[in-house]
Amino acid sequence: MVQHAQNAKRRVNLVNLDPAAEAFDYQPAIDIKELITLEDVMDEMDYGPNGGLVYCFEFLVENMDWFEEQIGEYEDDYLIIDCPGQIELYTHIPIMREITHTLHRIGFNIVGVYCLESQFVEDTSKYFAGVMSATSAMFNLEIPHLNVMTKMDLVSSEQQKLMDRYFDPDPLLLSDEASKQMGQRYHDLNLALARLIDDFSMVSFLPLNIKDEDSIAYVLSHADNALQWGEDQEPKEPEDEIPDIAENDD
Ligand SMILES: Nc1nc2c(ncn2[C@@H]2O[C@H](COP(=O)(O)OP(=O)(O)OP(=O)(O)O)[C@@H](O)[C@H]2O)c(=O)[nH]1
Repeated sequence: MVQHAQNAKRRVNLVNLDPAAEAFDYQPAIDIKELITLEDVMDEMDYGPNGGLVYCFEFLVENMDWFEEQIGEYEDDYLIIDCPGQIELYTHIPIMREITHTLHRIGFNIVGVYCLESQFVEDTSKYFAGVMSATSAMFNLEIPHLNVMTKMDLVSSEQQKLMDRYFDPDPLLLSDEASKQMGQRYHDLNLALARLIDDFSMVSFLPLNIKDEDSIAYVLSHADNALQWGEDQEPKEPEDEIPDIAENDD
């Protein structure tokens, strides 16, 4: 993607926001690991990987001046910000909202790109699960949003035909299929999910095959459109303090 954008004469930089990332194909311009690493947090605080990751992001939010200073150098560029895969960060706690709000405040337009691995989507029920978590992240972040089905180079041409129905989904067909896989008792639930997918037509996926230039260009052009759309939107203040469960007896 970086190569493709550079060929189109765009200045693109990578930002790593994953404190557990180990190896990079490209050197990131900004790396959260210079501020904090998951390994250090797990060692020093005796946290597990999920608690440790939340701690790293709380630490980042407390040190937003570090992030702002780093990112300020790239204010005229495109940034691809790689974030950790743990869904909790986007759905359960308002930390990512805080970060997107900061980016808006200092003048960046943002598009959230939710990546679902094609290998994960073996059947319609898993596709539904992916759609639900993508929708949850989309509602929580309230920024322009794209869903991308990644690793399409690993999908056989036979599977590809089956997957085409996820790129332009027909809700009735999908709910019938899911009910066949899961049993009729889930029919009404599957139908409700399929209608939700249909009502929010933005919950569809763009296929990405990194070995195919056209596919890369297609995803980047959608991202560009979403960024321009985002220009007209007023940024929303982040809401909700992180709830203090210990103090809530209910
Ligand atoms: N064939 C193929 N392999 C890929 C592609 N993208 C990533 N990989 C490989 O998949 C493995 C896991 O990488 P990712 O899926 O990017 O996962 P990650 O970003 O390390 O992990 P999370 O941050 O938890 O999502 C690595 O070995 C990558 O080289 C792709 O488009 N096609």
